[in-house]
Amino acid sequence: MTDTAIEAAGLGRSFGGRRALRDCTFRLPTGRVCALVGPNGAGKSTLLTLAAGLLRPTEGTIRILGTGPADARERIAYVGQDKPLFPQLTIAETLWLGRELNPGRWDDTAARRVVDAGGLDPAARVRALSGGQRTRVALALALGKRAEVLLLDEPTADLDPLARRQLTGLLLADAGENGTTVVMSSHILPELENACDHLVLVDRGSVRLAGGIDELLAAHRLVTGPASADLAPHTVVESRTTGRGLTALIRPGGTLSGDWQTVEPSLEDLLLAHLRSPAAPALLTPPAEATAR
Ligand SMILES: Nc1ncnc2c1ncn2[C@@H]1O[C@H](COP(=O)(O)OP(=O)(O)OP(=O)(O)O)[C@@H](O)[C@H]1O
Repeated sequence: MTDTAIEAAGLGRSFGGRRALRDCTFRLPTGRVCALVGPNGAGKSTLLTLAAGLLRPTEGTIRILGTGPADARERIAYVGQDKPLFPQLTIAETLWLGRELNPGRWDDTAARRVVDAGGLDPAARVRALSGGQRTRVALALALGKRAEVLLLDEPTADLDPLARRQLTGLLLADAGENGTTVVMSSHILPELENACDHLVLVDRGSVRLAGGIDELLAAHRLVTGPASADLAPHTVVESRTTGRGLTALIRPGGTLSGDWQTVEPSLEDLLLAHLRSPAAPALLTPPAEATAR
C-alpha cells in the first residue's frame, strides 16, 4: 500500500522538439480531489495522458500508486476530452462492455446511478446522444470501473449547470465513500473551489503551485498599504499601484508591519496573480513535495 497516488520527478514531454511539459516534480497523496488548472495549452492534458500511460515521458518519470502507469492501468480510469465511446452500441451495451472489460472490479450500481440520474434511456444508442449525455456515459464507465485514481480532463465542460452540479456531487460522494483519488482539469474556478482540496497549477509546461488548497491559500496574503511601504522581506508574487496605494499578493517572509492591511486571498486571487506573473517563484506545500530521483 502506498499513500502516494501520483509522483512526478523531473517529468517532461516534447512534441517534435517543442516542450509541452518540463521539469515537473510534485506528489499527490491518495484520497485527494485535485484540481488541475492552467491556461489553454499549459500542458494539463499532456500531464493527464502521461499519468494514464497513454503517452510516454521524454524526460523524467511519473509513478501512479507506486508503480509505472502501464502497470497501474487496471487501477486508473481516464476520461479524455474526446470521450471515445462506440457510437453503434446502446447505453446498456456500453455498460455491459465495461463489466466485461473489468472483471472482478465492475460496480454496476455506481455506473447505473450516473446514467439514471440523467434520465437516459438504457436502450438509446450512443450515436443519438448529445455531447453532455455522452459525457455522462463516459463518467458512468469511469465510476463503474471502481478505479483507485480517476483522471478526468475537463469532465464537466459540456454539461449544463444543473447536470454539472449533479454529476460533480455524485462523483465526489462516490470518491469520498471509496477513498478514490480524483484529478480533474477545469477552467471553471468556482466549481473547483467547492469540489477540490488539492491544487496543481500548470503554466507554460511548468508546475507553478502544488499542494493542499488550504495550505496554499494560508501561505499567501493579499496586502494593501501606502505606495511607499516596503515589501522587501517578503516574496512578492504580484504588486500593483492603485488609487488605494499598493496592492500585492505576497508570501510573507516574516511579520508584516502595521502599515499593511492583510487578508487571505481567494483561490481566484491566487491563481490569477500567479498567471499574470510568470516569473514568480513556484511553491509546493509539504504534501506535494516530491523527492527528485
Ligand atoms: N499530440 C501532440 N502533438 C503536438 N503538440 C501537442 C500534442 N499534444 C499537445 N501538444 C502541445 O502541447 C502543449 C500543451 O497542450 P495540452 O493539450 O496539454 O494543453 P492543455 O493545458 O490541456 O490546454 P487546454 O486547456 O486548451 O485543453 C500545446 O502547445 C499543444 O499544442
